[in-house]
Amino acid sequence: MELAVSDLACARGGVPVLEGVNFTLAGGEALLLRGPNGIGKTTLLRTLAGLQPALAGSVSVPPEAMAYAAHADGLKATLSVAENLRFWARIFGTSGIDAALEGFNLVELADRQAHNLSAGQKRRLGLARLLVTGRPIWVLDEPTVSLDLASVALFGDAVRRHLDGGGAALIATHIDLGFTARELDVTAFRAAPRRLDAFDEAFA
Ligand SMILES: Nc1ncnc2c1ncn2[C@@H]1O[C@H](COP(=O)(O)OP(=O)(O)OP(=O)(O)O)[C@@H](O)[C@H]1O
Repeated sequence: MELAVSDLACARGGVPVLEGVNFTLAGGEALLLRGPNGIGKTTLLRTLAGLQPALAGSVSVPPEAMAYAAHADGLKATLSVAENLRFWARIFGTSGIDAALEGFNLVELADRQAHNLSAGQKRRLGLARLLVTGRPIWVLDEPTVSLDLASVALFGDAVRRHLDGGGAALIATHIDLGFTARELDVTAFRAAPRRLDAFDEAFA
């Protein structure tokens, strides 16, 4: 499955941030989104994941083919680690959480309630959720925040396995993830400054 993004424009808070975004992402490939703070990486990922409408352009793959993981880990605080994963597996119609527990070093934490996890452990659980979605395209926003070096390596391994299985990953990150991948600096797509709901004197 190839993700093709064509002439996409997206806005945040009524202000266009990126326009004319073009790229493709094939199965087996990762693409790292680069660019300075505030340029619009999160906005682009949210738009691709279907959390907000695009201003213009097209995306060849529906949001249902994507698993989105953002700053908030989306965890159920009172459920245990294993219960969280089983919950998401049911939501996504998959079964089996062992690979997710093992892949993110969560086996010993399986019975701990999510609200008792450390920040890095919560992030590991949020990322382990990707493995139970069964979705081919991972859309990840700063996935390594709060992770120690060992956990960043676990994450890199999980991405590599996903790519080896024919999946794809689009990752906004400021750090070196320990694997080589194509990079796209979205600064090239910065939108011209204007507001969408600009005051129109003709109707005043
Ligand atoms: N609710 C909002 N209303 C107005 N502007 C917003 C809103 N949310 C975000 N923005 C602005 O939209 C722009 C794009 O933000 P976005 O979070 O997409 O950037 P980013 O590239 O992901 O940044 P970072 O690297 O810091 O995570 C920023 O200038 C930000 O201040």
